[in-house]
Amino acid sequence: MESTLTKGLEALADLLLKLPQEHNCQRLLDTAAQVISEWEDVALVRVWQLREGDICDRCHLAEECQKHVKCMHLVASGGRSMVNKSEVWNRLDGRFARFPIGVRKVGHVAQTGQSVTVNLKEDRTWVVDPKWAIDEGIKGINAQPLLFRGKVLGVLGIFIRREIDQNLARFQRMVADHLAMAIANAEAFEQIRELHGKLELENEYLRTEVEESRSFGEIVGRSEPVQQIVSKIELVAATGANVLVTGESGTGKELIAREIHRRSQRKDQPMIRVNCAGIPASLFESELFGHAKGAFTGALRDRPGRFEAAAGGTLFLDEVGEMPFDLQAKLLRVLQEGQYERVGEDRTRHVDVRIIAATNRNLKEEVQEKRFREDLYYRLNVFPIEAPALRERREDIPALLAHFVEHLVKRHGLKMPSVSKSQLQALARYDWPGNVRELQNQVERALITSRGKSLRFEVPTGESSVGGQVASPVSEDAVMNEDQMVELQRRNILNALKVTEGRVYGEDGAASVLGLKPSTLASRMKKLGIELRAKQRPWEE
Ligand SMILES: Nc1ncnc2c1ncn2[C@@H]1O[C@H](COP(=O)(O)OP(=O)(O)OP(=O)(O)O)[C@@H](O)[C@H]1O
Repeated sequence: MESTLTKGLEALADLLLKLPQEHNCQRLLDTAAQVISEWEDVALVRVWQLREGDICDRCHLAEECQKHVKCMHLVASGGRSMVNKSEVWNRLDGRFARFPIGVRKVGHVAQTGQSVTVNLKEDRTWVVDPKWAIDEGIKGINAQPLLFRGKVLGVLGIFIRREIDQNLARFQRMVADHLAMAIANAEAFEQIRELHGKLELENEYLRTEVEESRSFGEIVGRSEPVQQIVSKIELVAATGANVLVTGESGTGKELIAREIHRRSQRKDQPMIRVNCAGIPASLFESELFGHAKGAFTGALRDRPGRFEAAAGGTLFLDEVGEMPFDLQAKLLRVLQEGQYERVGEDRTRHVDVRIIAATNRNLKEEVQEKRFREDLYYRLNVFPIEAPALRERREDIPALLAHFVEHLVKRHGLKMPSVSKSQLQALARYDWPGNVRELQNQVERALITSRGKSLRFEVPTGESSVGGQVASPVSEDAVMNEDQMVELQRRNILNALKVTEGRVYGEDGAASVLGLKPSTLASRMKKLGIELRAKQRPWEE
C-alpha cells in the first residue's frame, strides 16, 4: 500500500513539475497525456476540451447532438496497446474525436461536472467495444471533469489495467484538478500573447495611420460626386455589408473606408489596413492569418494576423487587385465561413470582420483576364462606391486648398498666406493625375517655399499649356539649365503634334498652335530629332 502511495506521489510530483513549464496549451495537453500514459497500469489517457462544433456534417454522433454549437473535442491522447506493442494511441481523429454535451460518458461528465468511475467487472455498458477492453486488459475507466472556478474546461479520461478503488479515484481527481489549473494558466498566457500581438499590430497600424493620414479626417467638398459619395456612405455604414471602393490613386479611397468604419456599429473596434501591394507574396498568408512558431524560417514566435487584429472591427484591404491569385481562395473562405487557420497550425479559428476593399484597377477586367477570382469579386463588390478623379470635380479645388492650407499652417505655426487669382486658375485648369494627394503635396511644398508670401504652385500656369493639355509642371520661378530648356521645347512640340494628330501645316496644325511659322517648326523639329514618318507617333514614344 505504502509503496503504491509513494509511487503515486512521485508520479504526481513529476507531472506537477512539468506542467507549469508549458505555456502553450496544446503542448501542455500533449505533455500531460504522455506523462500520465506512462504511469503503471495506465492503458490510455485522453483529454477532451469544450470547443465550437466544427465537423458536424461528418460527425457520427451529430444526430444525438442537440444544438450543433459546442461539443467536446479530443485534444490529446496517449497510451499503447498491449496486444500489438507497436500500436500507439495518440490519434485525435478517430471515432471519439467529438462528443456532444450530454452524450456518452464524456458528454455526461462535461454536462454534469461530476466524475464517473466504472469497473468493467461490474458494468460494461459504458464501453463501446467490450472486446477491445477485454483484449487490452482494461479493467477500469475514470472520467474526471477538468474544473476551474466552477467551469468545466474539459474531461480527462483514464483507461486503466486495474480495478479502480476509492484511493485511485481520489488520486485521479487530484491529477484532474492540477491539470485544469495548468490549462487555465496556459490559456491565460495564450490570451495575453494574442492580445499583446494584437496590440502591437494595432500600434503599428496607428503609427502609419498618423503618419499617412496627417489627420485630414474628413471628406471635404460639396460637388455633386462628393455628395453622392457621402449619401452612399450614410446608407451602407450601418449595414455591415462589404464595400468595394474604386477610383484612381489619391482620390480618397482610404478616407471613404475610414468614414464608413467611423459611422458603423463597429466604430469602437479597430479598423486595420492591409496594403496588398506592399506585402511580398510569400508572406501574404501569414500577414493575413498569422502563423505558429516555427511555421517557416524566421517565425520565431506565434503571431496573430491582420484578421485577428481586426476581430469585431473592419479590415481595409487596400489595393486588393494586387492580392496573389492562390490566396484569393483563402480570403474567400474567411468571407464565406468566417473561418481560417494560422500558417503552420491545424486549429480552425473563427473571426467576425467587415471587409472594405479598395482598388485602382478595373477588377471586372481583372476577372476577365483570370487574374482575379470572380466569386471573390462578387463577395467584395456587395456595395460599390467609386471615388471620382479630382479633374471630375474641379469645383472642390478651392475648398480642398483652403482645408489643406488651414491644417498645415496650424501644424507648422505659419502665417496665413494669400493665393493669387492666376494661381487659383492654374490649379483649376490642371488635370491632377495624382488627384487630391497631389494637391495636398503641392500645397505643402508651396507653403514651405513661399515663406509667408503669396503661394506659388508647380503646375502649368496656362501660357505653356496647349489646348488644356498639360506639358510638364513648371514653376513660375524655376531655373532651368540649357539641356532642360531644350527638353522642354521638345516636349512642347510633341504635345502640339499630339493635339493636332501629327499635322504641322494649316490652320489647325502644330505650327499654328505654337504660333510659329511652319518652316521654323520644321527646322526646330529637325534640330531636336523629331521625325514624322507614316504611322509613327513620336509623341507616344
Ligand atoms: N475629399 C477629400 N477631402 C479631404 N482630404 C482628402 C479628400 N480626398 C482625399 N483626401 C486626402 O488625400 C490623400 C489621399 O487620399 P487616400 O489615401 O484616401 O487616397 P486613395 O485613393 O486611397 O489612394 P491610393 O489608391 O494611392 O491608396 C489623403 O491625405 C486624404 O486625406
